[in-house]
Amino acid sequence: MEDEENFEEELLLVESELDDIQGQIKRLLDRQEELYERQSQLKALLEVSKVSRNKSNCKPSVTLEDWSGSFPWDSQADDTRLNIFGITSYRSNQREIINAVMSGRDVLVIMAAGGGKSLCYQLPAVLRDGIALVVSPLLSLIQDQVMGLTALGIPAYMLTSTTNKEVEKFIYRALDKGEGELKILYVTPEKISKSKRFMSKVEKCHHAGRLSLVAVDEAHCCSQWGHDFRPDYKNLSILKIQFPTVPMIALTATATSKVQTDLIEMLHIPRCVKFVSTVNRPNLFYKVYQKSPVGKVVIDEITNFITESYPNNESGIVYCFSRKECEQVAKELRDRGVLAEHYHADMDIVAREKIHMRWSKGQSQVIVGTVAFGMGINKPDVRFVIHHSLSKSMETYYQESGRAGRDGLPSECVLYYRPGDVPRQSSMVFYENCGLQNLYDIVRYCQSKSCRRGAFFRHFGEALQDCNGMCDNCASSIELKDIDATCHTKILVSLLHDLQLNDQRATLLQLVDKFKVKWKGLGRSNQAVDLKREEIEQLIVQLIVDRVLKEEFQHTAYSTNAYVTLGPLWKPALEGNRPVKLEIAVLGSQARAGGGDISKGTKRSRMSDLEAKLDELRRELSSSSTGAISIFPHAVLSTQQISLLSCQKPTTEAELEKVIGKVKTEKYGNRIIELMRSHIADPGAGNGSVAKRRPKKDKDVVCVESSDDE
Ligand SMILES: Nc1ncnc2c1ncn2[C@@H]1O[C@H](COP(=O)(O)OP(=O)(O)OP(=O)(O)O)[C@@H](O)[C@H]1O
Repeated sequence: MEDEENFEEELLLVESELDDIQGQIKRLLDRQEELYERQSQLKALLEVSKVSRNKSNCKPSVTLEDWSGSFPWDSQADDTRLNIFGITSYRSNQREIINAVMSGRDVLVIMAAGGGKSLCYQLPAVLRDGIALVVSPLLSLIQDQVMGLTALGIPAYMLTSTTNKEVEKFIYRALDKGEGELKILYVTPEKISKSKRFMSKVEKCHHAGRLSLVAVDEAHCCSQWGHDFRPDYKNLSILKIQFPTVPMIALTATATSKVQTDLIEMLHIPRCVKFVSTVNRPNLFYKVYQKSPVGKVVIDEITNFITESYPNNESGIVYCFSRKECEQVAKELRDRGVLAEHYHADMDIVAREKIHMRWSKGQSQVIVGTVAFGMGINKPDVRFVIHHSLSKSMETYYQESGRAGRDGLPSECVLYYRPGDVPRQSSMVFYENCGLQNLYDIVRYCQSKSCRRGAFFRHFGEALQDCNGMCDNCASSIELKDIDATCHTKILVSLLHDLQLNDQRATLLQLVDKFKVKWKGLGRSNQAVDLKREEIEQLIVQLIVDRVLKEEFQHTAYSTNAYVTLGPLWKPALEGNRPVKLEIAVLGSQARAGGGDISKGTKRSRMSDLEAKLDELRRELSSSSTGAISIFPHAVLSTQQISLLSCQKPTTEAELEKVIGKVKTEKYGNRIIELMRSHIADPGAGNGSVAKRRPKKDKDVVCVESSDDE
């Protein structure tokens, strides 16, 4: 009896402390969110302040090393750039990086895909006396680079498992005795960690003062916090220890500040000069489509997207979750007439090479690959990258989608998302370091209705930049509605609480079913808004990401199952003390389900006459408006905006502003109003179809259908 009282007393104490902790966790999470936001703002303010200080010629308070000034090798470097590499001018940061390496400093380069990282070590390698050692993770990457350099007349070689004995002898003689001509030597990290013979030859080369520099390409592979950790990269720490006086340049396209710190430490380059270029890829249009639960519908949508938007065999990649899925998707695309081939790690290397080669030469249009189709893809004119399934992190998505548009021309990155795909990914990544945290970041990106580009800036800790309407959320005029989901959340939490008491659990789909039964049971007494099945799924995933719920995993003989259970913040949610809002796109939810409506693929035959004219106008404006690069037509006017314009027919600036906003009205208002007025004066011109007119105040998307469709 006394024992029981003691237990009860302690239980009360524990529960009250748990309550307290939940409150603290919530406060900390809110604060973390605020700090991230402020971090971005401060970085932007700092940038603006630096620019204005430079403009007013004030002396900086801190003297930074100036790598853009004059250096003794300037004219030789310019000559090599132009006459050997055939490059007329440097891109942003290239000259500064080259100067830092030439000055003997260790350098860390973070430069977006296609930014021109290779020149940053290849040019100093040509200029400096001796042999440059380049570590690169993939054979295919190395082969490409060596072929390219040889074609330029630069003596470059690789020492890998595929190198023949003659060449190997030549390389060893060059390292050992300085015989023959060798300027750049590529190896894989395994060579450094596993071949004592090789390392002793490099040691000799160094002692003779003939090791000119060490470059570590794809340096993010050093960090286990990065998206592509390679254990052999860990052993590269030996390079700086053995060759402390040789400048090291580490290069990667992406590295969060955590990854940067990690790789600086691992490579032993604490005093390196850092060059961080923006992660922004202004030519990429990011969009997320709501993914149908029916597999065939998704394939139909992808097929339509490709055939309508890229009818001239423009190259693309479709990323899939598993090997099986990637074979199936490729087959179904072929069945629908798309020239697609699959690529994954289970295939033998010769077959993979052939497929890669056919795609590179334009003999096939699409590679349907797993993550294995990754580094080393340097085809510059990839016009679209489609993710058939969710990526496992923001970094992976940035890298994979970043294979589009390396030539700087407009390209599209589409991700098909449905909350039901989350458990599939989470059960694969939960055992990885920060695996779930990384996954939930990309889930946030998919569920968000704000700027997609902004999400990348925040993720990589960079100051916000203008998206210029180059993502679906910024380009479209989707109306958003905040639904109060506090009551729905309470029901979900109480269902899980009951299950927990009975030692039971539920998967995401089972939880949705249970919720629907419970909801129905509440009948008319329930005042809250009815949610569709996808919206309930969206809410559950949002609650997981917000830590009200959490995922738990159980291994079976064949797979790992993911269950939804109560998370650290379940109690305030159950008590209704934590208002929950679910953001729903009023127009977008319908539009996106159709897949591709925001894209160029909208069928003109489905358009009213006025819509067709507006479509012509947006294409014209997109190719002439912004000077440096042409922008996507839907960044000028989204499909929804065209529909609304054709319904409401605004003829004054004030009316127009209500449909397309102030910025676009300022930019394109005159032309649109001119078109509206002329159409009203002569509505019968063209094919004679007339859009159904709605009262101006009615912004309902139903009016997008033109009368000739009905
Ligand atoms: N200054 C320049 N002017 C014009 N073209 C350049 C310049 N620098 C590099 N390039 C070209 O840009 C393309 C991309 O360069 P590179 O392969 O070095 O990019 P990267 O930064 O290594 O990209 P990734 O991370 O995707 O491999 C190459 O075709 C290269 O020749």
